[in-house]
Amino acid sequence: MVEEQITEEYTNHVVPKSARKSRSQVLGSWSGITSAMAFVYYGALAAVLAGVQQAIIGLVLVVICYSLLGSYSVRDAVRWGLNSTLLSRRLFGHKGAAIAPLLVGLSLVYYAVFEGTIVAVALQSYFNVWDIRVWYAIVVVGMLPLMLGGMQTWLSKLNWVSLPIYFFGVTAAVLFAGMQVGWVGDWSAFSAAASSTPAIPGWLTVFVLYMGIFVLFPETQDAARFAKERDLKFHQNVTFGWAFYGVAYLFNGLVGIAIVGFAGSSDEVSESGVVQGIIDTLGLVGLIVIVVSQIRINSANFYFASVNLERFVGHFTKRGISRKAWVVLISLVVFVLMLTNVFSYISVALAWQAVLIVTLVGIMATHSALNPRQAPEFRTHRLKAVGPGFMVWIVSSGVGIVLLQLPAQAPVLSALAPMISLGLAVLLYIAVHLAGGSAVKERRADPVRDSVEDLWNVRVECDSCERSYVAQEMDVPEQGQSVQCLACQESKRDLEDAALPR
Ligand SMILES: O=c1cc[nH]c(=O)[nH]1
Repeated sequence: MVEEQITEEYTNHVVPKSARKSRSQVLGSWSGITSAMAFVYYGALAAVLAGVQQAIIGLVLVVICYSLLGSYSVRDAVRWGLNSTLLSRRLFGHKGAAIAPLLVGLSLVYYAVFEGTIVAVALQSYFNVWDIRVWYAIVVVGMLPLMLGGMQTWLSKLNWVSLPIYFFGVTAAVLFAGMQVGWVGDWSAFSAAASSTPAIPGWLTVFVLYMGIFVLFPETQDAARFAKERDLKFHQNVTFGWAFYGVAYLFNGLVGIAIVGFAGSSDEVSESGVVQGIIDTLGLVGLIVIVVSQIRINSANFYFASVNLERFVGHFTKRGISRKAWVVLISLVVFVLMLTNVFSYISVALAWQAVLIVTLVGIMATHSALNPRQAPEFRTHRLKAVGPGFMVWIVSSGVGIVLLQLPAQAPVLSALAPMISLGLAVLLYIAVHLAGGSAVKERRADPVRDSVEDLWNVRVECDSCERSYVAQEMDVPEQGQSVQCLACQESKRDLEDAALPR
């Protein structure tokens, strides 16, 4: 069982305390996220939208806000060994919670396409041969073997080895650009924003832009469930806290602004412009920096997309495919999506992601704040299929999506759509909670928990799949005598079914 979970990553189970990882392993695995080229690009984009000064103010506020939310996300995941889907069950119900892995999975497939496209653009621009579609295929096939590893086996090693290449590489790109072009730079790409009068203040535009990356909070939980409780403070401050966001958002954002400013050539910032800037200044070294950075971020994107999509499908069918098979399937989808020119709809994709995911995170954070000491219920038979949180998510995201479609009629409301959705989700969830709404069914006898003293160290065999898991996740279905693990509770796999050859 342990061996199977080394590749399956406890996707549909509680992570036992014996499987928790050291500080450096969790930090190493997660640190790959810092090298998303998307963050370098957002920095430049923020300055284009709001001017350099407002962009920096916005970035600092984003780092503060994300560090606080990151700290809450870590706490619940570490304490209970639960991923984002299992943590959201007490709000959305055991079927309604399927929206969490669906949104996270799709969002990360989008980012995998974005980051993969960046590598293809870099390779084409350096070698100056072949159609971009050939480079897309090379990138997808070439990266595939590196995308198969999980948090327990591979990500940490890969990221610790590649960290200096990413960090010193992008720093060198800025220094060389400054030396080549002159330290004064050419900031014309950002001047239009400074002289325009937008619907909302610049720093707020930047803040809303970064709400498109709220997916990092459920991702945080998917990674933090492997951490040890005694390392909680470290992970809240460093791995998933201010140190992480300081590098991921502020450092990368400033790098993006500086590369465009020192490049001094274009008056329009494009997604590939930042890549071009790095290749122009560092040549082959620049290409290596981009390829290594993108392997780091995409191994994270593929990992989190695969565990989430596997979990999503697990809500509806008894027999899913393995996590590694998901990685191969995602690679195919990524290749097809690359052909659609992902850069052409980036602002729409980000705005939709923002509205759909901030509401999810807002509801989860509100519940946690209202019930800081409550042990989360995640066992299938103790939850309604759909909980009130799901309805709150539908209404608050629906309002945001409608507002996004009305930029001409209601420019201010439309520009603030993710923020309005978030506020609505929080208020509606508080109202539902005060009215007594809950996804948890009425309490009934709890034979496993009542008979086992140490829920984390005692393993109980599942009568359906005949594997043993920590007592914490085991339960007896309403009218049954048999004990089931979490995965079998969800798939309703019964004893007869378990007897089928596997
Ligand atoms: O998880 C993330 C977030 C932003 N960009 C990525 O590539 N991945």
